[in-house]
Amino acid sequence: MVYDLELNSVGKTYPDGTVAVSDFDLQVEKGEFVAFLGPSGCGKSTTLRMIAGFEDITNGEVMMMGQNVTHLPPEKRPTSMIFQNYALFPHMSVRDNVAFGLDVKGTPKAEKNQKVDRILDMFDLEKFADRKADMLSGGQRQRIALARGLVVEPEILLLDEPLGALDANLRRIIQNELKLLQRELGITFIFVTHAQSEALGLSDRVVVMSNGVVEQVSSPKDLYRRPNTPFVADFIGSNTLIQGTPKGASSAGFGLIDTPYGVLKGVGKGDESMAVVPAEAFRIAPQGTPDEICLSGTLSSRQLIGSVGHLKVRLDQGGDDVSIEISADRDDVRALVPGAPVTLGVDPTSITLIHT
Ligand SMILES: Nc1ncnc2c1ncn2[C@@H]1O[C@H](COP(=O)(O)OP(=O)(O)OP(=O)(O)O)[C@@H](O)[C@H]1O
Repeated sequence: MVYDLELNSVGKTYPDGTVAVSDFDLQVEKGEFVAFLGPSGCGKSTTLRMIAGFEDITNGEVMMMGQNVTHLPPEKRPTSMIFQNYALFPHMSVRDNVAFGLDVKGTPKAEKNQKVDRILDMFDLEKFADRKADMLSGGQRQRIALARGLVVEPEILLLDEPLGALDANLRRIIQNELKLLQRELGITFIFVTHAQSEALGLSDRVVVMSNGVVEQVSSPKDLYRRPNTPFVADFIGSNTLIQGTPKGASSAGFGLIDTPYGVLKGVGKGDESMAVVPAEAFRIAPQGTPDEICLSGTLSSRQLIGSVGHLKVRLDQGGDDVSIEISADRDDVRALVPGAPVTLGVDPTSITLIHT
């Protein structure tokens, strides 16, 4: 299979000795929307710049459509990059800003004008074509940056926190536009963000990074349902992490782990030492199916936001605080007050066992 983008053991050590990225492996298919997600300084932008060719790589190789592009300059790669601050030329017109990439490539004038007109039309920017870039709103500048990135018809569009400068409302609107645009054009998008909701809401797959290392590459759903590492379990969603000792597998195929709350069952082999329980997996006062895991504790806080109840329960034996998200439409949930004893049930299929 020929991938649009392939990173093989890519690493970057800056001249001052900072190891920004280590052994980054990734394969991206044509038309995929992939997000790099992780805390500040984890190496997302460095990786994106290495893909674009703005940063030399220290080891490994970058392949695009089966071709080794590791040593090609940015303008020779089938990529286009959009920066957080848009990097527009403020005193140049919208038209000239959009045409910039075509000028760099030496596109003949007639072809250039045709392509620019088409993309300005697509982004509804014709009426601003002669206006200077610094005389436009944030959202309009964002569209120009996108138009400028797409006018060169890249195979892969690289976006470095492209919505970071927008307010929450505009951000949501442009997120939707971006998703529709990507589907329509069928172009591969690599999108860097530190906003979890953005990564999970927009992309087909998410690469979670921490300290220059890839922690997990999964669909948004699997990142929630089946985190692979303690970092991901802590970073994504709202999980309770319970440490224990491995106890092998049950006859029903669950992994077993001995914790301060007794032996818990979960999805795993049984050689793992941590149980991850998502906040929405807990149930209150279960009727007690045979497979259900029961934990008892005391309600420490309760917040009802719309139809969702956010509860905190301190567990009796181990003393851990667990976060719970539960439908607030039930009378028994509404009746709970801090200090009340509660029994929590968890279906073992929603528990993931991981190595620590
Ligand atoms: N030119 C440089 N020289 C030395 N170290 C650098 C350089 N550029 C980045 N770094 C370091 O490399 C690491 C990764 O930085 P990078 O900008 O890739 O992270 P990031 O995940 O994109 O962060 P952010 O979300 O804050 O942009 C950080 O520790 C950073 O300080």
